[in-house]
Amino acid sequence: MRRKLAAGNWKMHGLAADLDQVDALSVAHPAPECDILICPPATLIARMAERAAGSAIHVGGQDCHHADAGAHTGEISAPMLADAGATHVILGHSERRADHGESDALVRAKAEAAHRAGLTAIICVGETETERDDGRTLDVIGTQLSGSLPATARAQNTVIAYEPVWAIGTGRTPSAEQIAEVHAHLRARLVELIPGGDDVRLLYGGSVKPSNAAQIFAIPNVDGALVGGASLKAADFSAIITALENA
Ligand SMILES: O=C(CO)COP(=O)(O)O
Repeated sequence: MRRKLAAGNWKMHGLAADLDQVDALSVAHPAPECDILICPPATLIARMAERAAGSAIHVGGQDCHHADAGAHTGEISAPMLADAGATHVILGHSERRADHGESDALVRAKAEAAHRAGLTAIICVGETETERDDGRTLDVIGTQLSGSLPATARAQNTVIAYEPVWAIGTGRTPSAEQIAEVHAHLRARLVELIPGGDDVRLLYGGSVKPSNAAQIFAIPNVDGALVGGASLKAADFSAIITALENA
């Protein structure tokens, strides 16, 4: 049985005052039926981990460097995230693939670094609108998955998030059939690629909101969500968590 996961990606949002969201969520979900994760900007990780101590809320990073330490100004390593209290790290988000030219090989090296540090890697894949229009979605996603997944990947340390680039922050979502098709493809590839691939959790991400969460969570092979905008307000994220608990 795969335990469900509601993950919030705050992206480049959040100041100290926003840590109150953690209190609201821990009060609303003292013993949740799913895992809850928030990935705030790096500046808030340590303080959020302190605030979340004793609650069911896990804290994660949004990226890490592939080296454990070194002369890399401005970068943050996986051991640093773990040291700050993070348990997870998002890797290969399409915003990093696009804005920082991250390749599958780099994402794989980062995932290896995350695993060395004892972190769970949430590896993101997703097609652009042009790739979908060209009928290349499954090819693109299959290539990203096999290229980004390290040999160290197991169900205990790896989560895959399917985030269609065209659905991120747009209010548009794929149809249930489209999500089901991609998640079934990811599941089949994971079973081929790693031992215990059937137990790896598959998240959907892209314009998940309280109003569409229950429909999305009813789709086969959807084990949770990676939520952007709607994770910034505790009330919205809480409604999504409740939908996941009830799925
Ligand atoms: O990119 C996302 C999460 O990583 C999705 O963002 P939105 O939920 O804002 O569309």
